[in-house]
Amino acid sequence: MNTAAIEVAGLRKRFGGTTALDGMTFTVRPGRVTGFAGPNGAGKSTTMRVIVGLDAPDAGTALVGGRPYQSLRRPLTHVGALLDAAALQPGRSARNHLLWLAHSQGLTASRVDEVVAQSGLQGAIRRKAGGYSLGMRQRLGIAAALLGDPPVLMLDEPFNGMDPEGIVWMRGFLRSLAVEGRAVLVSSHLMSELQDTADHLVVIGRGRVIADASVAELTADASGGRVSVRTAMPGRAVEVLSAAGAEAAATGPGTLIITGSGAEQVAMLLSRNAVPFSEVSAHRATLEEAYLELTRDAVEFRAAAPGGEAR
Ligand SMILES: Nc1ncnc2c1ncn2[C@@H]1O[C@H](COP(=O)(O)OP(=O)(O)OP(=O)(O)O)[C@@H](O)[C@H]1O
Repeated sequence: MNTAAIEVAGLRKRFGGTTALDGMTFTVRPGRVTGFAGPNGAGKSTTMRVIVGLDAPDAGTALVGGRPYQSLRRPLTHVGALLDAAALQPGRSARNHLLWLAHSQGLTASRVDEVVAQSGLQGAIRRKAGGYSLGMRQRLGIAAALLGDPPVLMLDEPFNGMDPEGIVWMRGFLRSLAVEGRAVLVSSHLMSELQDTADHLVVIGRGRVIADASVAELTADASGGRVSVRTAMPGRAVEVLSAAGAEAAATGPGTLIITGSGAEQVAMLLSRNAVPFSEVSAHRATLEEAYLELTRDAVEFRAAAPGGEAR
């Protein structure tokens, strides 16, 4: 169960003068959702395209279930990929699109009905795919990726264009695929989408891996021993804590983040000085904070801050 479902090693790829992949190396394991994150242009789509043989790397290897994609017979039964939800024949009904794909791989029409039900498209399946919203196209892409009941799924920005209800559905759906034992690689540049979905995160920047760790490890590292405080007297709390040598910074109305002192010490100082508080707890960084810290130096395009220079 612990073998690598996708294994990418030393991938390099240039497009003219642009280095898209610069030694990309990571593995994706079964039974978990692996988030694949990085700033615009980091190389997420190119890596995924190389894995399924749509782009040829200049160097390095990409294996699915231990074999190069090109050597797989009936590849849809090995790996399902959603790479570009817009790539559809607009005049064809969604059902015919899936039937055509199924027949090309020796799969039955009843399998089409199963994946249509799984992806929640029953009501719209006879409509022309050209009239689908982006969210519906994502569902259709998921249905297509699932056709061959593959042990490996690779989805490029599947949350893109989905409404809040669709995002909640997608999160639960990706989790259920991992619980079934499948390896799920899902790219996104919105950490909020991955926060409650991914078990593991591969963060990339400028064509290479910056971090490859569990979501729990990444957020614990970014938490950095800080303490969150909620108080009706933030000014007084800052005074008391600063006098004791801790650093206190306001993060919102009535909320502070403290560095340089543990939670127990902070609670004791506030109590002793009669500063009321409703919460003192170890700060738990969001995945977004962890991600921003990791990718600070790897952002290719960053808007200039108002009145300042791009960092
Ligand atoms: N066919 C191509 N021709 C030229 N340059 C390309 C091509 N495909 C990708 N690139 C370049 O390679 C780099 C990596 O692009 P890629 O699409 O893989 O990044 P990404 O992480 O998926 O970005 P995004 O989050 O914006 O989708 C970028 O600089 C991009 O402009």
